[in-house]
Amino acid sequence: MVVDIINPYAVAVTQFDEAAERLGLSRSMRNILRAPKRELIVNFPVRLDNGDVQMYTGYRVQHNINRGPAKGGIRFSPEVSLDEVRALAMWMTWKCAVVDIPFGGAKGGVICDPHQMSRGELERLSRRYATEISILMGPNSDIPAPDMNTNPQIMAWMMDTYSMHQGYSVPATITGKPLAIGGSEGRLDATARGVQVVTKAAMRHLDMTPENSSVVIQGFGNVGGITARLLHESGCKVIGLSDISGGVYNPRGIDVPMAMRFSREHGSLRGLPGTEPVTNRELLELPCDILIPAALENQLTKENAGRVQARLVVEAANGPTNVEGDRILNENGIMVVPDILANAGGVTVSYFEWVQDLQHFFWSENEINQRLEAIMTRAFNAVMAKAVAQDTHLRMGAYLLAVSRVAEATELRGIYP
Ligand SMILES: NC(=O)C1=CN([C@@H]2O[C@H](COP(=O)(O)OP(=O)(O)OC[C@H]3O[C@@H](n4cnc5c(N)ncnc54)[C@H](O)[C@@H]3O)[C@@H](O)[C@H]2O)C=CC1
Ligand SMILES: O=C(O)CCC(=O)C(=O)O
Repeated sequence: MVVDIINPYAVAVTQFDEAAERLGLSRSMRNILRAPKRELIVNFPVRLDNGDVQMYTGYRVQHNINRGPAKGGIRFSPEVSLDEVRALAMWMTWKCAVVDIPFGGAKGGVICDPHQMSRGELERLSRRYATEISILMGPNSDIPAPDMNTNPQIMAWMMDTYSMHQGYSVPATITGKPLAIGGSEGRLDATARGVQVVTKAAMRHLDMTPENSSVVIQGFGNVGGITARLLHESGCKVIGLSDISGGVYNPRGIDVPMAMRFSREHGSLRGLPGTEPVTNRELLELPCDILIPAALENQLTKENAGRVQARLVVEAANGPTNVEGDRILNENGIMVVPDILANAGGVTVSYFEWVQDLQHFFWSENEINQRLEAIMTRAFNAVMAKAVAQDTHLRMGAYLLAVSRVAEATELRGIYP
């Protein structure tokens, strides 16, 4: 019986093991690269608006720091678990290596439901979590950033808290900040802009043109929403969108700017005029040319991957396809641009933000976007070349490139007994 792996950490380890096997890595090297370097679990109190004190659990995992300081976002969600954070940290290591920026991989998370919390409660939670993980944080050691349900304001509170403890401002200790306190032009759009670059590159490879391509996107937050806007601007026909409340569909095309306004005003896409409702499950199986999961892990599995109708899947989310889902998509000849390449635009502009903060010298949005496009295009071409040379799919191509870079750094630094 084929076991469908759903635990994200098990998915991440399986993906790594397959690449390590293909690269012929030694057993010692596999052991080193598989294991998370540091795992911090914190339980901390937060005073609620009604005067009660509630305990929260958070994590910060550094998977590997051989190529540079640990880097990766922070997620606030009721679904956060240690294994999820471990997987996300491992994917960050490979992601930074795929785009060849000098960072290792990390991720953090707090088990909470930010949608049920007031602004004051969220600020107290963010500040206390920053204090708890400040033993790892620092511009040379571990640099967090936004992820699901976190945003520039939360990064500002966390930077301020860290800086209070130091006695001076340390903007380079966190990225994704507002512009006024050392954020970078272009960071808010960066992940989606990177998704746009690799989507267009993959489309060229498949002889697809924007005007003849329909797109379905799951998730309408920072990544999914801006990806929808950018692909709409590129001339693609966006026919399906979704958020946590469900999906909306119009085979003739959705007016994305109108959808963004509607979602801002109503808090969700539900009831978007001119569309019919679909469930998030149905959304993934809609007839379309390009499917972009931009929400959660484990959305394409053996349960539904066989019914995906797209020619191209671009993984804007982290880990949206599990091992079995991936196998089915590959067997069906669907090109999958893997997460560690597709959504690397965010961390790439985070790298630019860090460099700018360290130098106290800031670049224009145009410069940022040009450098981002150059890095994403270079990475896409390198992954494609590796996949073609090794007669494999893009995920394996990306892993072969990334894992060999991290292994090389590890080897050069020396493996001590
Ligand atoms: N923000 C960033 O810079 C980066 C984010 N990512 C990944 O992109 C994905 C999305 O992150 P963000 O856009 O930043 O988060 P976000 O919090 O801004 O938006 C998440 C979106 O997903 C929707 N969603 C949540 N649960 C859902 C469900 N069950 N079905 C359908 N939609 C659902 C939400 O309603 C929201 O529209 C995550 O996997 C994240 O790890 C990857 C690289 C960078
Ligand atoms: O911008 C960053 O440092 C990391 C963003 C992130 O969490 C991700 O790429 O998954």
